[in-house]
Amino acid sequence: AHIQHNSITISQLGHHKHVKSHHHHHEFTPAPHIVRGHKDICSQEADCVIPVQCPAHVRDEAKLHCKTLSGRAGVCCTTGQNHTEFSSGSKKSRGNHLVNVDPLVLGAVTRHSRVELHELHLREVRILSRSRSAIVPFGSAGYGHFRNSRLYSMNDLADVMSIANRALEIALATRAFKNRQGISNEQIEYGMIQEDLRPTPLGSACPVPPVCTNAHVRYRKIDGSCNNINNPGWGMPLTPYSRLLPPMYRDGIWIPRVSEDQGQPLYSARLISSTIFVDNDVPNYDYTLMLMQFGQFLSHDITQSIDTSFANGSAISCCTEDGNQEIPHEFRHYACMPILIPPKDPFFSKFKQGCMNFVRSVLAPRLDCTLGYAQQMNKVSHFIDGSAIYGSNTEQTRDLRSFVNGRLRTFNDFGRDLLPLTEDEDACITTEQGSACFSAGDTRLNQMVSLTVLHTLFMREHNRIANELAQLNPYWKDEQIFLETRQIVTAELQVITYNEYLPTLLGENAMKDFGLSLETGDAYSYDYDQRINPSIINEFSGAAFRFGHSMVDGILKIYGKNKMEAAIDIPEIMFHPARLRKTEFFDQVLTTMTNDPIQDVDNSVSEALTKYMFRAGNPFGVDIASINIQRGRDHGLRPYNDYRELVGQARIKSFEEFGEELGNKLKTVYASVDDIDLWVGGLLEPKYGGSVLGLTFRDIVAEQFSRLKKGDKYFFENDPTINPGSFTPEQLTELRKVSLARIICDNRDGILLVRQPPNVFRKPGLPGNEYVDCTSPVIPHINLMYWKD
Ligand code: HEM
Ligand SMILES: [Ca+2]
Repeated sequence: AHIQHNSITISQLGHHKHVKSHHHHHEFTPAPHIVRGHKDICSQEADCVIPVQCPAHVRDEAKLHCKTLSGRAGVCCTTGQNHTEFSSGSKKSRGNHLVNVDPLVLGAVTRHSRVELHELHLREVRILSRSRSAIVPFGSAGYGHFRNSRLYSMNDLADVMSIANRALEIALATRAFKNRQGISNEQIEYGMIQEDLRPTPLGSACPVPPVCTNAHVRYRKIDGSCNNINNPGWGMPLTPYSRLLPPMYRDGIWIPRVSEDQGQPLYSARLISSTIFVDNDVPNYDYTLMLMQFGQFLSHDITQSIDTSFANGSAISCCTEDGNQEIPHEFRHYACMPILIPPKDPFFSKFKQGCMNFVRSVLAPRLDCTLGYAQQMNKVSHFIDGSAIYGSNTEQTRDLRSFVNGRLRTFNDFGRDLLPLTEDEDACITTEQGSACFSAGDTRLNQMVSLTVLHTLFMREHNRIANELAQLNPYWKDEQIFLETRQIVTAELQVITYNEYLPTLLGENAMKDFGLSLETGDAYSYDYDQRINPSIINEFSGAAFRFGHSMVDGILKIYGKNKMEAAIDIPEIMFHPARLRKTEFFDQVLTTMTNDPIQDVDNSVSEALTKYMFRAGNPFGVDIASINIQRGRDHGLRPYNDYRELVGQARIKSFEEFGEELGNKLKTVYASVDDIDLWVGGLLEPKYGGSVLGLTFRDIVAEQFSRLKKGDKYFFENDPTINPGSFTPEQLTELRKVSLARIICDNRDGILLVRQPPNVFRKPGLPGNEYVDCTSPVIPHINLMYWKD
């Protein structure tokens, strides 16, 4: 084999440097030509599936087109749904051969990567001790951004760091191995090095699989382990995201991609943001702000990536103290990937800002522990399991529980139950007298006051149910009440997600095509498929589900009895939820969420998020659009066109396909149509069918929620042979009545909020969604009598 003697050193990690020999074009078969009316043309081993379920690189060369059950155009897929890695049965994939691993080479590579890792740590210490600008200044917007990956405790930090370091060691070893053996980027992308590292010298870097003593435990584990008995680590916190397509890295491993044009660096994420995204007020009255706010709450249940930090947990700065420029490579942390702000920036130039901090996400080793491209870590349990309410590890859960009658701890503020105050002094922008900063299962809860409201709502719902169960079953002890209540609240979350939220967001067609609808009445579901990995998809968390940022309204309106009382700029309430202590505020926010319209999903993102996010009293903040674009590159997300093709759309050939105006703008910030970032392209697509989203985002989101349902043994409606914690048919009937409107009605303060539309995600007042009184049977209650022992 041809041995490449290139020398990408670790100091070059994380910045774009064009190395010609590394650039290659990714060939994909042309967009599908749809053949209609052939229902069973697929061969025996192949299933006819929706294109997104059968990634392009594993599709047959001579791709067969078919129709899915619902009549949509599909592809014959030999690898089965949800198999993004190439099929392990065959030894070849598109002319690429499996790589043999020589133990001697592996030994050398291991030593090499250990030394490199050690040097990195020494450098870290040096940077931290020498430079004043090594750490992000407290009180800056950059510090606010860093709070989004704040860890719960020193234990938590130690766990994340140790796993992240081991993953980095494997990535470094992969690079050394690739260079020695002359392996191609494609071989890495297709996962062609399958050697199990566990019995090798690198084995100490491998994750230790959880021990599952009993397959029939009634309650899901707090950390999501042992859900799938054959793959007990699937869905656990601190494990890697899965992917729809292999990543695109310049070196195939971890260095961010470059332009498909001539391998030059991509344009600055901030230039793209300031060119493409505007702040137009485009309300969409068909949907309420709850579609935005519940979306964020739900996303925090299933995904959180963590910015790399110094070993002591402090925030890495990649920009000089004045924010004027980036810190030179030699003097900055290896995880730095700062966003360069062009000198002519329409906003940040006013403040002489030339650099926006950005630090790359931490990695996690593959569960099967092989060499390969870097994989980012999901900090929280991947399942929809209420982890944002209860925490993703036992330490967090213990701190949140009162250990009395199954209840969660609360902060009783003049007779009202608010979330317990946090002891973390850094969690909010101020801890002054009379202010408040809360704690819950997810560390981002104080980021946005309406998010804090939802956390409070579900904490109250837990305690409401726990109280009822304790009365019904006086002999139950704290532990049993807690676990039963958590199981009910988790089911409620799933019912709201699949019965109300997703149909509103994705439309009925997607519900049908992806099998997302719940059963009805007292029926059990048999959709569970133990081959399906429920893990969060990197393209989902890194791009598609960030569509929500376009829905945010920069102004939170607060209504009194008859008129608007206040219009709050949302940067004012970011990591500053003190207003919740005002007696009427909780109900007022809920009223606004269930009445006011969302902002449409398009190329408009509020200035509150693109100029002032986390400003915390400063004249400027940070830009979520730039950060999303940069994060996509950090995570190796392929360009938008590849995902168009994945979902069965033709690739874009010219910028004008986005219309003349946008096309002209896009041209100035992308050298090739094949460079467009997924988050950008996905947002610019026209709405598809009955969805608020374009087709590409719709299908990625739908596929994710399909995996979360079919790959979760404990999904609430699974039958007793599948789900050891199954509900009785009578209980299922009750649970399916749940709505977010009912939960709001049952847990409001009741001063201002007395009526609700039955579906809080859709425009209130329309036929079928008229306001009713909270006591009305149109918003049914669940009858907990069926939980009496
Ligand atoms: C309410 C205002 C919101 C603010 C201020 C906000 C802010 C942020 C920030 C700072 C990040 C981390 C970005 C990074 O470093 O990569 C983030 C991530 C994310 N946001 Fe939002 N967001 C908001 C609303 C939403 C909504 C409505 C949704 C979805 C419906 C959403 C979905 C996501 C997702 C999926 C991520 C990635 C999470 C991860 O895996 O780390 N956000 N958001
Ligand atoms: Ca979770």
